[in-house]
Amino acid sequence: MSSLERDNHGNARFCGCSSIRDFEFLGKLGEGTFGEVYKARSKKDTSVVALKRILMHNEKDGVRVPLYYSSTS
Ligand SMILES: Nc1ncnc2c1ncn2[C@@H]1O[C@H](COP(=O)(O)OP(=O)(O)OP(=O)(O)O)[C@@H](O)[C@H]1O
Repeated sequence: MSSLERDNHGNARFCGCSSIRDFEFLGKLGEGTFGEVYKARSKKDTSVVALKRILMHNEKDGVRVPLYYSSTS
């Protein structure tokens, strides 16, 4: 389970989440209403996952773009 914590500078950080740098992109799987889905391999354990790049059109929503989440592929 991920959680939101603060670093020493007070910046919000999700714990339990992987960095996008931990994945090797293998190609685009498809596109949906809210974004694009890519096949990727974890550099940590070589598992293959689907990463969705959610396209946020309004940064005032408080989330930086792009935002990824993963599921096993
Ligand atoms: N786990 C997955 N494994 C393989 N392909 C996937 C996976 N998840 C999504 N895809 C591909 O990416 C496409 C887009 O998926 P996404 O979940 O973004 O949208 P959707 O469910 O098709 O539609 P909507 O965004 O309207 O809900 C899918 O149609 C599928 O081709």
